[in-house]
Amino acid sequence: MAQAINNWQMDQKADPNAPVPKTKPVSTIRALSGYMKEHRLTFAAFIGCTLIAISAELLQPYLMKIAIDDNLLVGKNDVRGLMIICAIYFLLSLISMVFTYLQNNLLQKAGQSIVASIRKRLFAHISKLSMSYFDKVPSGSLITHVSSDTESVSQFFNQVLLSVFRDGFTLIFILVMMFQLDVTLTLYCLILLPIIAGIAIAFRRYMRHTYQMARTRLSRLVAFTAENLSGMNLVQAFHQEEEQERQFKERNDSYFKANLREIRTNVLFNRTYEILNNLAIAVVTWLGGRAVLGLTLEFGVLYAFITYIRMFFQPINTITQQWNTLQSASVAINRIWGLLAVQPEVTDPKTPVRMDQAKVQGRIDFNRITFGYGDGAPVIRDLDLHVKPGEMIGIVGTTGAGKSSLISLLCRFYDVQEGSVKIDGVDIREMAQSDLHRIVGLVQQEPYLYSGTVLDNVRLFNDSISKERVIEACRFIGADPIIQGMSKGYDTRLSERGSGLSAGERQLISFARIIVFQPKILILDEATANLDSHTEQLIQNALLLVAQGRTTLVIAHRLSTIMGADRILVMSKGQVVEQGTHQELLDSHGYYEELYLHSQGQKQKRERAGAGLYRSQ
Ligand SMILES: Nc1ncnc2c1ncn2[C@@H]1O[C@H](COP(=O)(O)OP(=O)(O)OP(=O)(O)O)[C@@H](O)[C@H]1O
Repeated sequence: MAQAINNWQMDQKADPNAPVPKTKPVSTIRALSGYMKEHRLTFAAFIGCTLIAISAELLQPYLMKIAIDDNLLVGKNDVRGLMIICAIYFLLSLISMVFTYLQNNLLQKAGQSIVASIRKRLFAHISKLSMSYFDKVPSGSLITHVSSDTESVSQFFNQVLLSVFRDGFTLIFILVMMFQLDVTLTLYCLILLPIIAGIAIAFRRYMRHTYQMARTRLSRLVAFTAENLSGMNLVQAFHQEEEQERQFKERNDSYFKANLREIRTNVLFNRTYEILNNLAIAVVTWLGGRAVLGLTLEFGVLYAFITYIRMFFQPINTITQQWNTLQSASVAINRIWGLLAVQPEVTDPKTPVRMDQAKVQGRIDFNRITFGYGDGAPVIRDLDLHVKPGEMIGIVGTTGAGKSSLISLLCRFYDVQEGSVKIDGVDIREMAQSDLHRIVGLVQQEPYLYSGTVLDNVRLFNDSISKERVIEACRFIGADPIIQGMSKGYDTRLSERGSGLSAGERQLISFARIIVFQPKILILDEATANLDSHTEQLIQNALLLVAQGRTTLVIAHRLSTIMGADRILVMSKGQVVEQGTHQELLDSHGYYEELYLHSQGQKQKRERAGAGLYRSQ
């Protein structure tokens, strides 16, 4: 139920053309290739800039070799030639800097816009999933998908792709230059390659394990934090702070340990690498130095060679370091694509029956419906209920009787397992959900308010609805004086979920939404919170006004709300056990009468206690 208004809004906001994945991706590149194709020109420009930047940078040691061997050591005293070499050296630095800047910018532009599209697609997809999915998956883990998982994809572009191209080209370029300078020395250096590869592979395997462990523990921590924040009022009300802190500490410690292990492995890997690099330099200096002393190698060549060797190890190191990030991106992408592959259980038919909101009468038929959550036992059994257009129905019953489930079925948050739910004779499974949610309006027990102004909350950020219309709606239901009394009237910003407003005020704002959006059927899950008698009366009046000309179903927690209803249903164990008007039900001396007498007792108690206006935390 809590998602209803959100869904209502999503129907109006989500992008219906967002692409839907057809197959599960097997690799990061394959998963992203469709997106990357859209930016192929930018990627081509990125590769071009990378090649220019690297060439400029790697020509510098060769230039030094020319300066040493062809100028300094041959005693030419060619000052002009030396100046030209130095100028070219500086120019190469400038070229390298400019193209490195361009290369980074181009990659970021393409990468970030891909990540933004994935985020948008993910959000649109999640908002279309059925309630049965949200029953199973905690919201914290969905937040992780949208935030940290897409961030990992972003790192794939920032780090992995950048490194693969930049460092990959650098390696190839250096090898070419080294072979060009001295084949024997290069071959000696290459002997080290299998050792480097062996060490890198061993570390990779280990790092993959430590990385996944850290990610899983981080997800648990984020999910726990998100759930705690959304339920903070409960945590405080039940003095669960210490217990929650203990659980948080446990998760935090376990993430800390996994993180530490990952960092230690990384450091060990880097240091081992450095030693190998120094070993290679020592070998080259020893072999090359002897050749220089024996006059079989020019000093400039040895200088350039040592410089290239230094440069050679760095990109290998960087590329292998990207393994971590690639792993993270790959895990994240698989999770994102896994989520994108989840199909909503409740779907629109291929050719929906179009419903003209203005022409809908509001007749509702629950035709012998049976429904249970997941594989569980039915919570509604063979229920047959027919509601006339414009009728006002009150629904009461014990807790867990199936009242909210019945309403969820009318909103098509779930599909019935047997029977059918029809509006004006059309099975709601044959309608587009967007049409259905325009016909059926819902005021929840805990009305959901967005961070935004009162105005935004009434018109659900739909700017085509004028402020005047919103004010008119609020005046109609009697909420206008309350809103005018707020610091900035209709432009007062409401904090998250409307905290700071009373339950009654939040309900009034939801009523105003109904007047603005004009659904033909109204469902009201009445607030259970204690309202003072003035607010209760205000809500009562507003309800009668909102219900005018609409078929209205009210799940009542206070019988006073529905005493005037055309029909009252008493539900128990998924079935309607009594129905009739207030008086008829009292006269039949059944369960309703018991409820009524009980509520009268409660009312008197409340009046004696003089309960104040309930304010949410
Ligand atoms: N999302 C869900 N997943 C599984 N079972 C559920 C779910 N929602 C409700 N139920 C179960 O279905 C039964 C009917 O619940 P429902 O919320 O419809 O009752 P209700 O009459 O509205 O109760 P209340 O007055 O306490 O809100 C209960 O046994 C409840 O535990």
